[in-house]
Amino acid sequence: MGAGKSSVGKRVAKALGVPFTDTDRAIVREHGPIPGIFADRGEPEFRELEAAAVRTAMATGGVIAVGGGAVTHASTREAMAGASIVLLTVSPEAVADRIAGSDRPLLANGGIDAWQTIMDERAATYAELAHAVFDTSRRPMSHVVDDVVAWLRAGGDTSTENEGTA
Ligand SMILES: Nc1ncnc2c1ncn2[C@@H]1O[C@H](COP(=O)(O)OP(=O)(O)O)[C@@H](O)[C@H]1O
Ligand SMILES: O=C(O)C1=C[C@@H](OP(=O)(O)O)[C@@H](O)[C@H](O)C1
Ligand SMILES: [Mg+2]
Repeated sequence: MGAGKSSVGKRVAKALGVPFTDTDRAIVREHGPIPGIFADRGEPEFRELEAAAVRTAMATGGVIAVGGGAVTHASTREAMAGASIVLLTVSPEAVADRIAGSDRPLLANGGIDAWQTIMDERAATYAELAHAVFDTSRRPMSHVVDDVVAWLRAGGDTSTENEGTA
């Protein structure tokens, strides 16, 4: 949440001339705003919708920005098999402004403290799945985009773990 997946992903896809899917946007288009889905149907149902959105996006190909919680769901992790997975990181100091006023339901009552707790819970899963890691805390978005594009153009190697440099 707030690392830059949606904004960086869109620009990476444009630079490469390939399709782009933001799975959150796809879910909103079909099912309405995310806070409403969490409130009316609960997080487990959101994760099912997200898994389906990731499957559809994988069939389309190109660049896919998932929500930060997507990889907490086993069937979503399975759907991502074969993809070159880029992890974008951000420090709490840098993310505070980015998430201020956010409507992300998991941050509704806890702000930056909730963000930190969630990141700590997910850190091991993120590290395990990532094929490359880029930190976005103190770099202009265009530089992050250039780094990701360069890594993908070099093959986006899924066989070597965490090859990217932050
Ligand atoms: N490298 C960056 N430097 C500064 N702001 C950024 C950077 N990357 C993203 N942002 C900003 O952070 C906010 C959250 O980005 P977003 O793409 O929605 O992240 P995510 O999809 O990972 O939650 C947006 O307002 C975006 O413009
Ligand atoms: O981390 C999460 O559980 C979530 C992250 C959000 O996406 P971003 O990571 O793009 O903010 C969105 O999918 C939803 O609010 C849940
Ligand atoms: Mg996003």
